[in-house]
Amino acid sequence: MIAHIHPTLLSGTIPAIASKSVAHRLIIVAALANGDTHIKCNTTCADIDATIRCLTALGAKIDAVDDGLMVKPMPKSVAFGLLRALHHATLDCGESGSTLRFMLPVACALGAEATFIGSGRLGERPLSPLSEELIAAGCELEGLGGFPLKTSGRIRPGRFELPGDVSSQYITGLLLAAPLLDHPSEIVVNGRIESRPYINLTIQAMQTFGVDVYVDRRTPGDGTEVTVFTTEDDTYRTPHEATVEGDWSNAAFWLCAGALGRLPIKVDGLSLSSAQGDRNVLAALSRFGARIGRSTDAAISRPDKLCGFEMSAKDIPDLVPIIAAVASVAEGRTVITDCARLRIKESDRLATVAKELSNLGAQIQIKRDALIIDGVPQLIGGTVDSHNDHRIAMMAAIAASRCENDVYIKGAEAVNKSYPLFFDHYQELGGMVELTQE
Ligand SMILES: O=C(O)C1=C[C@@H](OP(=O)(O)O)[C@@H](O)[C@H](O)C1
Ligand SMILES: C=C(OP(=O)(O)O)C(=O)O
Repeated sequence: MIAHIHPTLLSGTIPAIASKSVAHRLIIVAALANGDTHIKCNTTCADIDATIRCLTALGAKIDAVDDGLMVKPMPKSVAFGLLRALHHATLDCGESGSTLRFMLPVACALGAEATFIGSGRLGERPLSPLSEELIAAGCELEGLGGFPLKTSGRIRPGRFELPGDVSSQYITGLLLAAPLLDHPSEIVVNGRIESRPYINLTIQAMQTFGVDVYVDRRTPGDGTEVTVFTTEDDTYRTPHEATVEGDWSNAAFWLCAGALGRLPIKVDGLSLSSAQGDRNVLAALSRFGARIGRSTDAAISRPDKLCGFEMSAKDIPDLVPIIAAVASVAEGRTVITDCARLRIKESDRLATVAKELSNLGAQIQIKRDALIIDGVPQLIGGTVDSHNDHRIAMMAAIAASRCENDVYIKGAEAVNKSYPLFFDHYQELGGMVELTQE
């Protein structure tokens, strides 16, 4: 699909969609719990659907209800590791890295005999050293490095060791799986944990279902850091109802558009005290010079003179594309450091952010793991490719609001991965977009 955008400044109010990260976690623990859970979730997307599909393949029953989902957990026989004897499940993760990296340890902890499949770039995205840890703990993984990926056997409880700088999704996956094992387990993470707020979201979801995680961070004094997460062998106990809060990662696109416009943009339905790291989009916009407003459940951004600054992407990788778009028209230089993990997202996002913003007229270069952006007063416009990456398509659509000429986004359907309503909301905020088949 091509999105043809005629540049206009966006303004108005939009409701936040449901947080994809929170939804994955709550739906997974609900499917592993001791009773039914009503999950209030105002929207869905391809990635959340992938997690639902995988859990359904393992025997959970998940039905759409008016305001979200009703999750009936997997039968006890599955949760006690008898799935193997029952049937062989196929788990289609679509393009969702979270789904694969959360469900693989869960399937291994259940002792499921399962085949994982997926699409897009997912098969190329790393699973190592999570996969080695699962094998060392007693699972067989066949077909690593692509799909189909088959798992059999059941992991033993004990000590799992991971580095902190590849993907926090590995740590989340093992945390979600650990209570399913017969004895307490320890997840030892070496080095500073990047994307750390996502682990807090995991711990929060587990706590909502009655399981505590103990965290011990040790800094021996030689500059190293080790964090030990300890979980009991425990039962996820349903709270009967749980709510998926608003998504800061996607709200960030509108809040940045507000800073780039003439009139404010307000996003309703966001928790200002959320554990989502991407809530820091507000801090980033303040540092650019935009004016930020906060109320109990909404955030507002207003335009002002924007100036570049230096920031680290260690804990907020998903904000980089849209922050880079703002930086493209902020006065002076913006440097975004610690972007290495962007290379292993839906596209090589370090390359695609630089390439596609350059196509629109931005001055942007990659230096090692950093993006260096020298702001220009206005972008030019032209044709960009989403590289099948939702955040690149949405970045280009927001950057288009500050282009002189029309913008054509190829592969615009990529937004369905996290935000199928994106172009509807774009129009609601005054954007002029025409969608046509390629
Ligand atoms: O746990 C999660 O929900 C996520 C963790 C992050 O990945 P990494 O930890 O691999 O950076 C983030 O980029 C991804 O979109 C969602
Ligand atoms: C990287 C992302 O998701 P995932 O890793 O779950 O595919 C994302 O949503 O930007």
